[in-house]
Amino acid sequence: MNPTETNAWHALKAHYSDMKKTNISTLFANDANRFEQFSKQFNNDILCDFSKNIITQCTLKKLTALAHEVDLPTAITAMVSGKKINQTEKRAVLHTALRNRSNTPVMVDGKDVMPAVNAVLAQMKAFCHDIISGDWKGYTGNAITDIVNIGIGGSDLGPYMVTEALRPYKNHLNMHFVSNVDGTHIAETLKSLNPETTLFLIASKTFTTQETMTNAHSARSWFLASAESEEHVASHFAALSTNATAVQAFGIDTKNMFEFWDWVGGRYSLWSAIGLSIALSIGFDNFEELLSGAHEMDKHFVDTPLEDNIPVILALIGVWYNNFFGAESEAILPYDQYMHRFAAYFQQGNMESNGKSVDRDGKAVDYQTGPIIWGEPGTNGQHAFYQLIHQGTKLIPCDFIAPAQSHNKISDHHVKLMSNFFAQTEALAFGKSKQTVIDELADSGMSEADIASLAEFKTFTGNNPTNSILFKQLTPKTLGSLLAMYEHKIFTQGIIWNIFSFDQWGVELGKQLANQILPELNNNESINNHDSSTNGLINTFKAWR
Ligand SMILES: O=P(O)(O)OC[C@H]1O[C@](O)(CO)[C@@H](O)[C@@H]1O
Repeated sequence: MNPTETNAWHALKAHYSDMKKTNISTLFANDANRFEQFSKQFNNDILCDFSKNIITQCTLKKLTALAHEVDLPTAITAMVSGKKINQTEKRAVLHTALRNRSNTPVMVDGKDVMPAVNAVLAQMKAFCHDIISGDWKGYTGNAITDIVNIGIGGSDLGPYMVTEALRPYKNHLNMHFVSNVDGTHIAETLKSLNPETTLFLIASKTFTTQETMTNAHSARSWFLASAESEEHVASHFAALSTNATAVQAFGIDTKNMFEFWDWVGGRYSLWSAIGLSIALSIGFDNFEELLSGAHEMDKHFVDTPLEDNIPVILALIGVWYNNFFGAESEAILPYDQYMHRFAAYFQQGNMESNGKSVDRDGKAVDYQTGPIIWGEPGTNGQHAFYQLIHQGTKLIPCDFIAPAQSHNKISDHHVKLMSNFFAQTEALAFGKSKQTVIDELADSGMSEADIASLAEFKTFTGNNPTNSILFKQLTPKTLGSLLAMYEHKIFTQGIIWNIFSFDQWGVELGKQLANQILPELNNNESINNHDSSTNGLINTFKAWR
């Protein structure tokens, strides 16, 4: 259903005409209980404060009506019950089954997937035990000290982001992540490694991705230059994949293969065998906690009425700015250094999922779909791009995310960090009037005329919307819940925008052309079969290399 043709959309359009003149300051001034009314707690662990948005209860009601009109509840049930909702690839979408700790049957093509999910988890658990305990020996009899995950996109971003976020839970194993086909990435990583004590995890759903296979082959050559015999590959290489044939062809024994399934999307795969690097880094029990946290959020998403459903509310507020206010982007701003890859992770999560311009009926959409996602950890972002958020011409809704308790209680760092967290959303919402600036400058010794002209530049209009997501501490369980919350936000928005969120055809053309161009780079002949720009660039590259 085209969302713009729903009754709710028309109502929201009319409502927007009123709300665009409304100010967050006024909304707070008129309602002493605004925080209580527009915030929700999840499991007494995560507080989501939506109050600093340009919304009223009426806005939320109308947005929720939209979610009902596009039949979001049926769509949620279809996803979690294994319906083939990824229609262009004819696949189910079941990352929720990977963390289905209640173990209820989940059927795909008439078969319960849970026994296979549990079997791979058991295999991962045993492997983690062997590697972490040192029982697993490398080819010279030494224990493994370093793990290198070779993967890209969903086979890298999630494991890397979570491994970094959960560093406080980390054991003695040194973790490395190689993704870029740029030889610098693997070369710099290998420099510090000893082949006798290094384990490579080749992480690729398809096991055909150019970047990953190129890096995997280079790692193998590097390893064999020391180990000499192919039979040693078995104790230093494992594969995380859906493609057993390609794994075997690469030379990895399938007993060192950790399987997952076509119903796991790459960008939703950290919960599967792709998460093996996470489990190795923090131990399997903590990995299970991560799954449990996500499962708790899944239950909330499935069971909670839309009006109280946290991922749904986040999604609807996102739609409100994206489609009615014309916001082009959203910033994700974690005030936690451990979460420094969180925004990058959800860049893929959001933009590969909802960066679509054709609807589920194959028609070009005539409305905006997924926003541009970006962000950096606070406070670094404050000293880089917040100027534009505060005083630029673009509306940038932001999610501020922070833990109440730091893992590193060093002097007053955390209260300083948090004072910035609270100050920024306050400043963004309420701004600073020209009169306040003038009053502040009154005793500066400047002339009245100079004060008046400087005040123009020092005024903050405010009315910049934010969500604040405060949680107790960054634990595996809480992180699992936060990740699932954002995944379900993305899903909800995809349903509203009537697009398929689980395919990614937009990444194919570049891959296809790169495969055509690659052989053209293997000689020094001038080429002229492309447009003049591409010809000119390739020929200059050939002349300069
Ligand atoms: O795990 P694979 O098959 O190597 O794919 C890696 C990534 O490539 C993509 O297919 C496209 O970039 C992503 O969706 C995926 O996460």
